[in-house]
Amino acid sequence: MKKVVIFIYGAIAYIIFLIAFLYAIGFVGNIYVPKTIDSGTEPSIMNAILINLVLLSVFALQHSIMARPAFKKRFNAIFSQAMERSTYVLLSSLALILIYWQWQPITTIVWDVENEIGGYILTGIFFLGWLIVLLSTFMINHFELFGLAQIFDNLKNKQTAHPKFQTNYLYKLVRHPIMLGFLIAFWATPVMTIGHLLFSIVTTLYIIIAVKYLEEKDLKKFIGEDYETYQKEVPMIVPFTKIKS
Ligand SMILES: C[S@@+](CC[C@H](N)C(=O)[O-])C[C@H]1O[C@@H](n2cnc3c(N)ncnc32)[C@H](O)[C@@H]1O
Repeated sequence: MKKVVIFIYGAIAYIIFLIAFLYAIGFVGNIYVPKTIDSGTEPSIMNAILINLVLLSVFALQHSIMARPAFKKRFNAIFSQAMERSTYVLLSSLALILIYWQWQPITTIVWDVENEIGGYILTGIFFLGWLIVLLSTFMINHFELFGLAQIFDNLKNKQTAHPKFQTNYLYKLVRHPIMLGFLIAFWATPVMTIGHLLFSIVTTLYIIIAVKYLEEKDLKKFIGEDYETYQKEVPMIVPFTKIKS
């Protein structure tokens, strides 16, 4: 019975993640969804910056703290290990929904590509970014990354294996294609407002810090020498650059 409850919990967490992920495309791209990065009533610029920084910090803290091995160990000592990834996915999605809900627009325009073809190209690059994110999750292990493998294996009394260390496909081009996809999607826009720019700058800084000082530190500890060789051979986020770390 407990395993079925955990399964339902994980399935609900995944559905909420899917909704939050799809909403993110509309939110950042100012398309399809009711509340976007540039819509809503505009408060004073200082209030908007302050509230938006708090919202992004909530996401960054949740995301970074819950991804650390020490946190996972504590979680698993109290709850079923099968719930750990789903809980991470659920709380990340809720933090995203909080951003969509409370984000304060600052609509002063930084750039506006009026050329129609230029606009289409940037929109195309924007969607390409999201596609890179989605495809890269499958290159690691989409179902493990979002907790589905764990809740399925738990039903079958099986321990979920760690995803294989991936160095092929997009992971041959850069060490962090998922983050590369996000960066492309956040920056490629025909119309950049101050609010969107704030979002892009803060998320870019967060991604670089989190990847370099948190995720790679854990990966080096977990994978060892093979990861260090990988760092020497493959650029971190920008393809074809010589800067490896
Ligand atoms: C949200 S994913 C982001 C992965 C990577 N930073 C990226 O941008 O593609 C985070 C998980 O991916 C795992 N991971 C990172 N690089 C990996 C690789 N080359 N092969 C397998 N798993 C990896 C990390 O251990 C972590 O559990």
